[in-house]
Amino acid sequence: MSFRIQPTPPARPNRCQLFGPGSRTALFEKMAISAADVINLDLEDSVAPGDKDTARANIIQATHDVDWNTKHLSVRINGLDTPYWYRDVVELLEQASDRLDQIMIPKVGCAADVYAVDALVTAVERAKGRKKPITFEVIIESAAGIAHVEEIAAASPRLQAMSLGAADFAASMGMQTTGIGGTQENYYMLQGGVQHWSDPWHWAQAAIVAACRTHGVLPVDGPFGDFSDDEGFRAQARRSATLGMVGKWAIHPKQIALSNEVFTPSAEAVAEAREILAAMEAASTRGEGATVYKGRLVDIASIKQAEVIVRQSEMIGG
Ligand SMILES: CC(C)(COP(=O)(O)OP(=O)(O)OC[C@H]1O[C@@H](n2cnc3c(N)ncnc32)[C@H](O)[C@@H]1OP(=O)(O)O)[C@@H](O)C(=O)NCCC(=O)NCCSC(=O)C[C@H](O)C(=O)O
Ligand SMILES: [Mg+2]
Repeated sequence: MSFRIQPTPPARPNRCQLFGPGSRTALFEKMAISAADVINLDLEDSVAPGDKDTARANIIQATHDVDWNTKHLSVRINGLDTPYWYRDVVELLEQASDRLDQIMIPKVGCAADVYAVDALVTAVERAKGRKKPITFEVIIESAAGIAHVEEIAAASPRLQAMSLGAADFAASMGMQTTGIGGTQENYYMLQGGVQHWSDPWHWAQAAIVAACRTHGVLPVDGPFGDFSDDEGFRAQARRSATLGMVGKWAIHPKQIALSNEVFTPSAEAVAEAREILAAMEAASTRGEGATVYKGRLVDIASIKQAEVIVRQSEMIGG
């Protein structure tokens, strides 16, 4: 461990981020009463070029009219390689209500991309006298994004979360797949004629988790495209949770409960974590730094592991 203390990420639930196109206003109320922790109203890839202006106006109106209750409300702006993004930022910051919490920046490739949006947001906030600073989340979904993931995680104090966008990531990397997340048929090892599937997203997820944990940012798994495949979603989400991610996107309401289920520590896991903490407390009073719990070693590192689970549970009211 470095002498620098690892920063803690924002203490808010981020188990499920529900997406909906800014052009489909009929979905907004449904999104607001859903069980997702974060709402992502989209101006980017789910909105056709001809609908960008209308979608932006719809979203601004919805920040005033819709009761978003306790949701963390985020709007995905268009990428910095488009002619739309600056108007997304300026119009949102000038006209949206204070209910807007966050801006999601897609296809971030380097820290300067975040810096550019930060500069524009800061200028409009000052000009308009906005009281509540807007926070950021970014999507890592390109070769450049993953190559510069650590500098991106450190790019702005506004940054709260970072997601892997599997679809654009696969395209940018030249991966031979049209699948969005999950098992990829051709990514297997062969042993004795038997195929063993591996996880092509794993290395990028691990890089994102490490960058996020270094800089106090929430690491999030992005979309799983096949919303008819509940077990596939669960398996992908469980791998992400095991790696240290705190939540996952839902691109259909079906996926909300699945995501909440996986990223909410189970009662058994929380009970076991509390037992480990109690066992270590008892060990410490005996002057021991290590002890045996259910036949296995637990030591001072186990306290930190157990605390992760207890903290997650307490944050969501468990
Ligand atoms: C995927 C969809 C287009 C499907 O919409 P639809 O055909 O209307 O679905 P259903 O008929 O099955 O809907 C059943 C009911 O659920 C409501 N519904 C549908 N979608 C949503 C939603 N997102 N939020 C809330 N409620 C929703 C329907 O209205 C039905 O309600 P009812 O009639 O009352 O029963 C659609 O789900 C959709 O547009 N999803 C979001 C797409 C999106 O935002 N995509 C962008 C994120 S993914 C991405 O960008 C890739 C990433 O960047 C990367 O690179 O990896
Ligand atoms: Mg994308």
